[in-house]
Amino acid sequence: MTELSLTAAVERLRLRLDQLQLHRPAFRCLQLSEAVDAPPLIAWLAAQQQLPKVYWRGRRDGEEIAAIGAAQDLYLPQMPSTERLDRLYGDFLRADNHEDLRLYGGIAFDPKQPAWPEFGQARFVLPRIELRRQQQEAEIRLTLCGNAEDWEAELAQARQALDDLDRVAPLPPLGPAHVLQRADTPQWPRWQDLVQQVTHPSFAEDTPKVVLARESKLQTSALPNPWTVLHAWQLLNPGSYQYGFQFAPGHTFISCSPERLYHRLGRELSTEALAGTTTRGFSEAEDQALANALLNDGKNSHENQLVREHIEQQLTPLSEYVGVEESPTILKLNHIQHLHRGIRAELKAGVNDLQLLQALHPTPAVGGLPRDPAMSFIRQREGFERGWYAGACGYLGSHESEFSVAIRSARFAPDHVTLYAGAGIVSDSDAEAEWQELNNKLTTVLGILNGL
Ligand SMILES: C=C(O[C@@H]1C=C(C(=O)O)C=C[C@H]1O)C(=O)O
Ligand SMILES: [Mg+2]
Repeated sequence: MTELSLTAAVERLRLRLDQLQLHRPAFRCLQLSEAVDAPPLIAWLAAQQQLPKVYWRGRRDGEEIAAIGAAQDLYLPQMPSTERLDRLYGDFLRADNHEDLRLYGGIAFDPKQPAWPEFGQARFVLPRIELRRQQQEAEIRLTLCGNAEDWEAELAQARQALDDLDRVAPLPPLGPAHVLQRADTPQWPRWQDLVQQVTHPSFAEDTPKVVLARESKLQTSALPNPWTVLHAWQLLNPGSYQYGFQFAPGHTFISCSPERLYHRLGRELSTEALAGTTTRGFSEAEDQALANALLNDGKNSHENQLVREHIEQQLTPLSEYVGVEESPTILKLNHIQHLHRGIRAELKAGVNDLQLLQALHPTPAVGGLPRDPAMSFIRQREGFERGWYAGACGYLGSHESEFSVAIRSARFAPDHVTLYAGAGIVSDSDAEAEWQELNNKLTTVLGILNGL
């Protein structure tokens, strides 16, 4: 395919819609695509008026996606029964669907906590218009989806979505968005108390890990544009996943997360245990010394080991084979470094993403171990609603799917921004060191919001 300018590609899609008017296709979903010389995707997305908006970028210069509108919007304000989920999942990813169709979205941390209204317990969209870039190659995709009787309406809506596209413009500048006020939940005294409860020998004996988190609600002098913040964040942590979802005006969730929940290509699964944290050094020598200390630290190794064991256990019944890196390595971010262990599996035939999500989410990197008592401790004591923080965000496709754990994330509401940070509490955790770990995890995004 020769590359067209975005305007020319959109014109071509219009002509192809006219042709479709004459030949009604037999299938339920249909995708038209054109190779395109795409503009910077985040800037393009920020300039659009149509909702929902989705941005996704894989780790280490992975695929980049910006998408708007919805050919399907699967919004689950409450988590349905497993049977209903099975049915929904089957309907959306039926074998007769195009292999390249993707549902982008996320699921909340805990289906038993009240959902964030705009995001629900889970929300996935099949975008109306999607720009996908892989290295230098980009495409625009237009999706139509519905039953035979919806065909005319679907064509009209697809045309309208093309007509409503806005021109790309530079990202709005960050501006002097200084943080004026900050309210933390829990606050330091309560944190001390919670860490003490989790590390108490009689509790830790049955529940060796609980990941406790804090929300920080910020009032800023001017509300920054979430896409500008995400862009600044991605420049500082290019090795992390970068994504954002906006389903309603004024409500956006963004994340720059180092953590993969899983990537699946056919039956090949790749996941990881990411847990255990230290800061970066000011010099190379100090940085290396901190990394070595992290690799040799008992508490941090324990945090990572518990995640690794759990993932291995959960994957075993679903897999022909599971392989784990025996020794952790260091994953370096802008302000912190983590312990990381890669995990691979070959899935048994017929294992689907719904089973994988149920098996893996939430991992003890963000929940705890065992899962149920750790989750109910968090639900009852932490004191705020996690919503999509520590949830799973990504895309579902029939051949390929990928999810990231939604940490290092921020929720933008019409008049404030909320940041989240958590730390794995194990028996030998120290409340003050873990509190400091929370602050370290916020350094990068707070710097951006303070215009540093
Ligand atoms: C829970 C978070 O991070 C998790 C906790 C870590 C830890 O305690 O060492 C490290 C990475 C993540 O698995 C977070 O950033 O909010
Ligand atoms: Mg930790």
